[in-house]
Amino acid sequence: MKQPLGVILAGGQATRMGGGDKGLLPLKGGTLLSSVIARLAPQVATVALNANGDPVRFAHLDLPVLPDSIEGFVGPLAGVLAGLDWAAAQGADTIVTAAADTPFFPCDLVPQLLLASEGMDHPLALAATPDAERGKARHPTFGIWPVALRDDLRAALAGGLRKVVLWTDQHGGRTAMFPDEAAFFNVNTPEDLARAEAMQ
Ligand SMILES: Nc1nc2c(ncn2[C@@H]2O[C@H](COP(=O)(O)OP(=O)(O)OP(=O)(O)O)[C@@H](O)[C@H]2O)c(=O)[nH]1
Repeated sequence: MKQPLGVILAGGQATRMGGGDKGLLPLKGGTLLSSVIARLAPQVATVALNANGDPVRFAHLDLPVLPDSIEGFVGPLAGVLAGLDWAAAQGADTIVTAAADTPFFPCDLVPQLLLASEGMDHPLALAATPDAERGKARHPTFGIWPVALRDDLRAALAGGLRKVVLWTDQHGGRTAMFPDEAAFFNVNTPEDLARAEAMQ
């Protein structure tokens, strides 16, 4: 199988941060996005950014910027669909997504997702970490997604589906377990950003 393409999910409204682009916030001498790019790029064939609005604000990153093809803010599945449409145009089979607000995700994200989805006709898996109450907590913005299911996803979104795990469960999606919950620490508020600055 060909190496997955990488898609960074940077859509959304960042209401808890007071609006704007969380990815462009400063972190450890760079930005949240530069941390995410540095982690994802070595694991995939090439990287694109899913974000809405004027792409000029990301010009310095020199990445393709993919807007949602669905009107309104309908959640991360819209970004996954934008990524799959882009990957189809590149002749790719799969994408791996990572969220722009999660700067410390595992450096073995892609190999573990590939392992978890081994043998599937259409590789589909989400990252997960151990959870005391539920056994595991899935991280719906970190996954491997097959281009072959993009029209199914488009139809599901048009029909009102918004919940990522509902769609992945419907398609036999698997999970890749990662031991460290802290790796998926995501920045939603100014307090989270201060905490991320102090981490690692
Ligand atoms: N493409 C796309 N991505 C989204 C959308 N809403 C959220 N996301 C992405 O989904 C992930 C989780 O986002 P959230 O933290 O739940 O939402 P947010 O808009 O970033 O922030 P809040 O408004 O504070 O909830 C992030 O990677 C976002 O970029 C959307 O409408 N479109």
